[in-house]
Amino acid sequence: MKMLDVKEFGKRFTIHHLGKTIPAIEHINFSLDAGEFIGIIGKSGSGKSTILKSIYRSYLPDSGNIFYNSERFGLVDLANISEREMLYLRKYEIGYVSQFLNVMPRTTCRQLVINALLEMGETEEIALVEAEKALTHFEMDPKLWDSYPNTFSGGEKLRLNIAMATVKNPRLLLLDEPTASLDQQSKVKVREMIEKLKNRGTTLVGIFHDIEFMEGLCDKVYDMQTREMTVVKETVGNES
Ligand SMILES: Nc1ncnc2c1ncn2[C@@H]1O[C@H](COP(=O)(O)OP(=O)(O)OP(=O)(O)O)[C@@H](O)[C@H]1O
Repeated sequence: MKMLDVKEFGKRFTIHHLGKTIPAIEHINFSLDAGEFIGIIGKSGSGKSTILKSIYRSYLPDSGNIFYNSERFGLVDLANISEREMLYLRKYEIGYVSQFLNVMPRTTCRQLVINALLEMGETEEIALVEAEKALTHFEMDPKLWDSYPNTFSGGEKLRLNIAMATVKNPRLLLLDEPTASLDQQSKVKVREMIEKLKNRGTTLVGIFHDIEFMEGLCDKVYDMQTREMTVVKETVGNES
């Protein structure tokens, strides 16, 4: 059975001050099996983030369906699922990583990662150890562990986001430009993390600015321009 099946998905935005509704995207169709990694490519403004945000239900889809094969609820349509069920899925099954950090204020970096684990029902002891492991893995300077992340640089915020999402070992992970503001060394860490998650059987949907970064990682590529999905055997995007 498919893990994720996006069918005739579309999203419009109402621009209130202009009194206009504009279609951001329509007729999006792609699917992936459990454990697969799909990369979404397309030019700026083509709607890549809108798809990810709609899967995570930060945006409410306007048309079509987003079927997800949930461990807890079985097959659900993320376009129509209840708010309570969606909150459960965000807590236990679906992770989302972007460049932007949206977290509880006045909570330290370390505590945010610990909280992500406590939410999943881990004990305090395990949460503390796992949080430190994750922060170390993503090379977060220990001097920052007990600071509030509002003053962190873009790359530090991103690494914290990745640590918070991956410690939960989600079944489906959505990656919205997870390497955008990172240096080469940190990008390699993200790549290692993706490989590790793939080996654990995590299903991934990712947007990457840097298409070379996806080489050998993605199983499929969905092109926003052609609306076609390509099964990638070994390498991606050498033509550019
Ligand atoms: N909340 C919103 N309100 C109004 N318009 C929006 C909103 N979010 C996205 N859009 C519009 O929808 C279109 C798609 O945006 P989206 O961010 O999904 O594109 P993208 O392909 O991810 O772009 P980029 O590669 O530049 O991040 C754009 O025209 C954008 O202006």
